[in-house]
Amino acid sequence: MKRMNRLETFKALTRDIDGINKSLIALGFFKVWSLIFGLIPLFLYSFLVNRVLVDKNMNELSPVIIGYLAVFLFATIGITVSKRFSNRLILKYDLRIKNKLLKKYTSLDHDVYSKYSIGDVKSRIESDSTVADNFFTTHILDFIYGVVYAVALAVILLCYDWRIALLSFIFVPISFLTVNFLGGKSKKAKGELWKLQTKYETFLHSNIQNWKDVKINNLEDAQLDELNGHYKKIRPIWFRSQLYSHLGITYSFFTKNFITQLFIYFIGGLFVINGYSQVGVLLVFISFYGQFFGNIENISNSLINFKNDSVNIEKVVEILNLEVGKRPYKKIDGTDINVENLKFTYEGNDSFALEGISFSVSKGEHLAIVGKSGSGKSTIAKLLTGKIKPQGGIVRIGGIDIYTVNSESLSEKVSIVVQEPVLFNMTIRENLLLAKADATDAELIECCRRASIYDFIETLQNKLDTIIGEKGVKLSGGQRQRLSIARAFIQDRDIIIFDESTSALDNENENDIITELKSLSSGKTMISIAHRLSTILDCDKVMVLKDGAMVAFDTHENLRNRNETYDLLFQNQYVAGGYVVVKNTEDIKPLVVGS
Ligand SMILES: Nc1ncnc2c1ncn2[C@@H]1O[C@H](COP(=O)(O)OP(=O)(O)OP(=O)(O)O)[C@@H](O)[C@H]1O
Repeated sequence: MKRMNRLETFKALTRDIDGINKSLIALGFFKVWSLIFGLIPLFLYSFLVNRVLVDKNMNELSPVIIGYLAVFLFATIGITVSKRFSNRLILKYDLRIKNKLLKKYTSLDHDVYSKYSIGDVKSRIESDSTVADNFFTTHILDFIYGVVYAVALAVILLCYDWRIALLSFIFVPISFLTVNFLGGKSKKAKGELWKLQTKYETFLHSNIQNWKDVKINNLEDAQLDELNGHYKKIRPIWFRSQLYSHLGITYSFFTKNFITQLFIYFIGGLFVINGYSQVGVLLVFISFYGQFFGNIENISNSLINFKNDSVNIEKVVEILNLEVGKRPYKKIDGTDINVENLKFTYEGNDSFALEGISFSVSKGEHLAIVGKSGSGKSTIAKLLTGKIKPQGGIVRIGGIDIYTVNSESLSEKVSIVVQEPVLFNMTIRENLLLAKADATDAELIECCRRASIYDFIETLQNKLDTIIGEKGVKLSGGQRQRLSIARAFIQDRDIIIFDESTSALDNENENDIITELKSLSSGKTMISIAHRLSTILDCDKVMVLKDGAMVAFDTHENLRNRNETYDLLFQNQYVAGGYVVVKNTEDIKPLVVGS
């Protein structure tokens, strides 16, 4: 991809953001103000040296002092006001870009999320807006100011003594080359450091999130060893990156304060001795040159930093440029599901997670999907809800190809209840209302009853208004599942997919909910990814998956004792799962301890 320059990047990052240009003009005005009042002291200094000191004209000392005081006053006003404007501008930009990113992220299709590893939207917006803000302040505002200031100083230097100026400009390319060289080395070290730190932070994050499991499994020492391993790898690279950055600082200090000054003293001295210049001119020149060279260094650093930062900046631009709503909204009327020759491979995997899957589920039917762990059951659920897009094949609901319509069209038709439901740190009521904003209390209570969670809610002090903590942490796994099933009942979609959504329930609760599901199923199409095979006996059809392929699709009666994979699943579960092994499925019952 072609690298974008600053202007192109600026346009891309400020597109459709109103009110930025006006603030930029106001800021530009006060920046020029500060620049002018930053230059005047140099002229006053020149006046002081040449007219007052060299010409021994003490009468002109007081105008110089008054001039200095006036400039100080105006410069302070300029700096204060431009600071206020730049803070306002940056804040305004930060809010607008966050808003734009939020709108973009919430309207993107599901498959974009996995493609761009968007993950946690909140932290993604934070880091993207930081990248954009940083570009705006350092690579636009500071850079432009630095360039304008350096050009103004270069012109003044040339006007002052063009011969010394031209000779001293030799340090400009040297500075650019050196900063470029050290910057390149530092960038490489920082790149390595970033990779190692990302791994370390991921490790730390998962450790903190799962600290209970770490403690329960007595893994503290092993985790500490791993932490030390991360440190050992990070340490040398960190030292290397620090070394280059300190070399840069030392180089800058040395050239600015020693080499360039020595050079100008020497060359200037020769000019003065030979009568081409005067001591006063030289002193003023050195003072101007110090500022000029400082700016040149800032510009070289900014060029390098822009190169380093552009990888992240372009990622943000790419996200902002992503086409939203490419697929149109279309009302899906029918409820039949028709799947033809579905193929899907996860990014980075060599083998298919699913291949050659074809099946149909008619309106009102209940399909169970069974198979060993990793056989592809959840992948089918993700494909049917449009969360991922297949590399081959087609899924039609009500005759409409679901990958040609937007996610809104699909979510009106299909709801999914998953093993680990998404619950928010809000009240039970608010979590339920996410499914249907205008649901009445009577509706909420009815659905909670059907999901066997209402008795529990009744025991809580604040009933439906109880806050359930982050990710529903104040609830048990089974309670979280029942709440999410209640949410699906409230949503009342025509197609409901249950992806191991009763796995954390005890048999009694599971049976209650299954009974509810059955009563609910009239006219609805249901797909259950079964956790316990005892729950699928009444399903109209059973799909048996093995290593991503569909090995059978029939009724339970037809599969039992006839399909090897299905039989094996049955046997394994009822022996390992604490059930008595039976000849006839009607006899399946949990093994009661002590019986
Ligand atoms: N996000 C992912 N990235 C890469 N590979 C994945 C991803 N999700 C699943 N897979 C792989 O795809 C295959 C099918 O996974 P899937 O989750 O559909 O299986 P499953 O039958 O639902 O398993 P389980 O019963 O354990 O939940 C597995 O081999 C799995 O490793």
